[in-house]
Amino acid sequence: MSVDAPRRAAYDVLRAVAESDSYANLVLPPLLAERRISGRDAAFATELAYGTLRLRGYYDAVLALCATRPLSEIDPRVLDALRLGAHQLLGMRVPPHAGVASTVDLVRDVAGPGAAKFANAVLRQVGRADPAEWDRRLAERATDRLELLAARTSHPAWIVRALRESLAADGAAGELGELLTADNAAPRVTLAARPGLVSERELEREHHVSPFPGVPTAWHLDGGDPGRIPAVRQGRLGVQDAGSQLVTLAFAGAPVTGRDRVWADLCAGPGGKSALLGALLAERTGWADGEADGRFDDEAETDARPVLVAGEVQPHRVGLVQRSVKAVPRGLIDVRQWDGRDLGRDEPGRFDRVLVDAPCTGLGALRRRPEARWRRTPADLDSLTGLQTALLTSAIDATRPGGVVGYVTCSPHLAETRGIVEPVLAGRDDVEPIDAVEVARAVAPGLAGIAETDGRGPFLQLWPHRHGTDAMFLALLRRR
Ligand SMILES: C[S@@+](CC[C@H](N)C(=O)[O-])C[C@H]1O[C@@H](n2cnc3c(N)ncnc32)[C@H](O)[C@@H]1O
Repeated sequence: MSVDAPRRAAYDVLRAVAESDSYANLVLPPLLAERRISGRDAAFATELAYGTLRLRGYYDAVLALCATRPLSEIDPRVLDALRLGAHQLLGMRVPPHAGVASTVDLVRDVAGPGAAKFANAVLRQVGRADPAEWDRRLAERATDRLELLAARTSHPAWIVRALRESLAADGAAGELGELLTADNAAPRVTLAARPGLVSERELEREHHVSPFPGVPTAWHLDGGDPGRIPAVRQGRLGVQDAGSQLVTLAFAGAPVTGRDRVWADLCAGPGGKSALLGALLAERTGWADGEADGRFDDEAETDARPVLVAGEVQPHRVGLVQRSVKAVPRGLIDVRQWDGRDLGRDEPGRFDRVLVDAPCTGLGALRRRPEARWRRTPADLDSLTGLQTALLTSAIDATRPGGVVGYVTCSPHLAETRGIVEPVLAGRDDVEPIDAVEVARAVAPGLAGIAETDGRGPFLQLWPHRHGTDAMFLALLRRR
């Protein structure tokens, strides 16, 4: 084989993403292991695959200026190889001759000598200018400022428009460029120290782990595979974005009146928030392993014992929830398969707290999933928003007066955030907003950028460029 193993691996990942709708972060690690690619070669293949996927929009704009035919008429196998070549030339420190020659070899391998000649001509053009010069040439030809920003920062234009609107609604219209740039920086892995299950002292003894400033349960992993940490394997520590942790802590910290031990997580899979909530509930109620055995059997009161009912619609994801919560003291979490839209009808007014971590476009986590921005389309919103409204309505119905509902998305798109919550609030008189910004600031007073959220409530919108988290949204509602 004339192509080196790391480049071939990156190419195969791009093809798997294009042809079988695979997720790069699920395809690459097993492929590296199977081909015994490790160390610097594995790091090179990873940067090449993820960087190319993330910056595809920018490279396509540059390639369109260099190719003699429209990109839509280029063999997709050749186009993916050209994107890899462009990333080596413009996004990595690969010497130009190596970037061009290795890509031409790859194209010859997968599409024959004619295509290799074409690739050689295109990539030589790409290599003749540096990124600053390409920026200038893109600007020269642009007819629309937003389209230019989209090309430069490698985002689909509809996503740039949606992010601009959401920033404006959050009083931060001027921060669009910073947000788009933050989406292109691969984040460090963040861990959640599940309260009562892992101590600060144990974490301080771990190499490569340091506190994430401001969010009390969050820690950074400074390198390496989280799976090598025993506490992660045991479920006492979980891989979870700091923003996901913060919205969970804020949901659990919002004041309820009266009883506070019967909780539900309506959309639980794969179980990151359920594990954190379960650990919090155990800590708060003093629940320990085995307490279910007998202690509450004689209680006359229904729901005398604490419980977190964690439900998920997809059977295989129900299994993931069970795995995720395995370290939480036994008997506390009741994992179920359900359609969360039915809970309000089946168990009306039962719960003190109900969390809806709604299925959404995921536009707030683009930095974590290199290919996600190219997968989503505006049409996805049509099927999601009806479901989101139904889930929120069910959660409110399942909550008792004085209890709290948390509505969360890992998307800042207004159609999925305020666009869901505001009409539901306007349409019912048995629910009112709680200031989620205030609750979050009490839970995470040291978080970067949290002080500047002053007066922006009642909804909380986190941002990667400002808070160093995914762009999570949180609304807190009190049932009257
Ligand atoms: C954003 S994810 C939840 C993430 C989870 N809370 C965590 O922290 O790990 C949304 C989940 O909702 C599930 N879902 C979709 N429709 C649902 C429904 N009607 N009822 C319950 N769960 C649903 C999806 O399968 C998906 O697992």
